[in-house]
Amino acid sequence: MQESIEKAKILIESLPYMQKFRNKVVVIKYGGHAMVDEHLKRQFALDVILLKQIGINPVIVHGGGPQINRFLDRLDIKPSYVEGMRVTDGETMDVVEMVLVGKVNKEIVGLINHCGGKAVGLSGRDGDLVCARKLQMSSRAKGDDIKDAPPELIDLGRVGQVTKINPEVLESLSQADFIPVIAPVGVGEDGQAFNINADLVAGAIAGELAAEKLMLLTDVTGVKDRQGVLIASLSRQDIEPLIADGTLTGGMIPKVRCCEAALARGVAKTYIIDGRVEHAILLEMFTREGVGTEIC
Ligand SMILES: Nc1ncnc2c1ncn2[C@@H]1O[C@H](COP(=O)(O)OP(=O)(O)O)[C@@H](O)[C@H]1O
Ligand SMILES: CC(=O)N[C@@H](CCC(=O)OP(=O)(O)O)C(=O)O
Repeated sequence: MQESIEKAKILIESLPYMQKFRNKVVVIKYGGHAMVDEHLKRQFALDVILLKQIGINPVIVHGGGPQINRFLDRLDIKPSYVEGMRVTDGETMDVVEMVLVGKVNKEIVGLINHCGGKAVGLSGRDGDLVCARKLQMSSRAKGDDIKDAPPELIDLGRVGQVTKINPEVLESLSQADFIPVIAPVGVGEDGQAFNINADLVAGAIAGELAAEKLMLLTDVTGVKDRQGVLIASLSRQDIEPLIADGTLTGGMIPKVRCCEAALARGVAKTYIIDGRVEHAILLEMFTREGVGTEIC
């Protein structure tokens, strides 16, 4: 009996959050590194279904970097990255789209539906949801700041940056009570595919939908300082100095930058959280303590 009473108390603790977030959009980025095992993937699917069931609108954007790398390895292609972005030639682009859209997306959709939800898979090419152009990255962004020399452009191939989000397809799905699951492949003006970092797609969609929350699920406890200690809260002004001094590297750079951009576009709260923790989404949404790093 006592155990049941404790469960009821936990439900009551989450009541104010349920009321606050009802009818709000929450964009959840499910990183490839957080898709650890079948048990955790199922917990993720159940969390998302529960949000939908209580009237919150989850929009899922997934990654799949490690899954792409496993496939490239089979083809003997070595991946290379600049600031967390995969250098993507034509052959790599084919693999990226095949793995993200054909495999990872369908697995997540299948899992949510199997667990009792109603999910629909999309890529950014569907309904021109994510329009993109070639990403222009200057060598200065990489730290090659040699005196007064003009920065050179680094060619990352088919890597895109988001130019526009067309949310109509998401609105239709939401009206029909579907949970959208989006692969981070964008469409260029020429109709060709662009490979876009999933964090950046999630941030852009969260901004366009003026989401209540943007949550990035990854494989670390959150943003850590140089001593490896978790930073519970990070302000926008802290981000560039932490990149410049090397505290934030690799895949963490697009994450913090997309949180920064989403906040600038009116997203209320952004979080980087540990997707390896069971029910990380529910802990973040419905408990006082929360988990991971809040970027505000
Ligand atoms: N300061 C930092 N705090 C935490 N993680 C960091 C930091 N700097 C770099 N990282 C790296 O960022 C990684 C997360 O980015 P990424 O590998 O792209 O994950 P995902 O696949 O979830 O998008 C972590 O595994 C960690 O190695
Ligand atoms: C341009 C670029 O880097 N695109 C990413 C897209 C997938 C992704 O972002 O996956 P994670 O979230 O699991 O890292 C890539 O090719 O790996």
